[in-house]
Amino acid sequence: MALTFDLKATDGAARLGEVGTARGVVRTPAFMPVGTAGTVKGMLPGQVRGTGADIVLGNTYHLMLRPGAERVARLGGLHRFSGWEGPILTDSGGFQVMSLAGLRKITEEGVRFASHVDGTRHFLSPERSMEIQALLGSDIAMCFDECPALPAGRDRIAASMEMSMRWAARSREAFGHPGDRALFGIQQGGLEEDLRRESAERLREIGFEGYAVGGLAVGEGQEAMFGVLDHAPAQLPANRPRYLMGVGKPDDVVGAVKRGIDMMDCVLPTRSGRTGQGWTARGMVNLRNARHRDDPRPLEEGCPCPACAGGYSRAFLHHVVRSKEMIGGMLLTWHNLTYYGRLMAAMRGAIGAGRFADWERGFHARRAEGDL
Ligand SMILES: CNc1nc2cc3c(=O)[nH]c(N)nc3c(CCN)c2[nH]1
Ligand SMILES: [Zn+2]
Repeated sequence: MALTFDLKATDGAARLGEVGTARGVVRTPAFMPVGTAGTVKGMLPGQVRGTGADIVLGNTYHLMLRPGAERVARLGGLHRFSGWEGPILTDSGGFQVMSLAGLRKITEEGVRFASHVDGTRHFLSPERSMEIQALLGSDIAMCFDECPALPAGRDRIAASMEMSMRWAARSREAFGHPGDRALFGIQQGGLEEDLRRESAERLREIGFEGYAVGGLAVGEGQEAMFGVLDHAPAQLPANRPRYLMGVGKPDDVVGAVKRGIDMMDCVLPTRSGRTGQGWTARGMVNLRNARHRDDPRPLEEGCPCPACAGGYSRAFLHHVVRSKEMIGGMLLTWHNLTYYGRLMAAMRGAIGAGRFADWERGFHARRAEGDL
């Protein structure tokens, strides 16, 4: 079945919806835990599901390097390989090549690069990226694009956006229209409203099952990002999912939903969990901080996760984080994904009840600044 999007309610620019994929439904607004190389680090698939996640993200770049896309296909595809049977979205590799690979050479045809794993030479193009994503068998694939680092001059942003649009057309051509998998286009254009409008119109002409706002969360800062989100989502088709790539901290996520974004992904909850950071309704708690070493309280009152509801204290979390025990990163990852899952569920409830503005005021009121 082709990907469906059921827009159930709106509250201001915020939207409540459901994305239907061949592998199940994604309740939006949705946060996608990042399972870069076929695993959400430190979590079993059932545990990820238990945090409320309907969909996870995988990466073309990492999986093509190790264990290899053809190998994953021979072993039954990424769902079976990773044990996650729900919807999977794969990114196309363009962004990761720019942020991870060495010795890059970019031409109109594609990108040649050296693997950050073992230095071997590889090549990615719209065609090869679509082939890899098909071999992985993801439910939602992303166009092969270039995400320019900010700050960048307008000419550079324009040239990069135009190449990404040519690559979007080639991605669509190579991907085709398989019934059970979808392809999302990625809007570029930096912070420039007119370039973003041009990009959106080009993507609409080509035609995709969903549309991502790309080129953000690359150092521009929250104010500039929100400035783009004040106009970019509305430039994209209203009857299709809108995915903001690489976002973000809890207050970024809330601000993006407020501005009409339906899907997001970010490594923050998982990566910061491994470094001892716990995200809560009152803000971020750094469990490495010595002031927690005698604190008998749970990390977050009322949180149902094993770190909070399993009888553990902040003192214990501080201890296992400081002593680099595996359980430290596991528990904080589990907590952070639980927090993000509850945040998304709370926003879906608020939008459905037409009280998002009131809920947002409460969200900000509960948050103290800095480490708690
Ligand atoms: C962390 N910030 C961030 N910005 C992104 C932009 C793109 C972007 O413009 N294009 C693609 N393909 N991916 C992006 C990603 C990776 C998302 N998992 C981004 N991540
Ligand atoms: Zn918790």
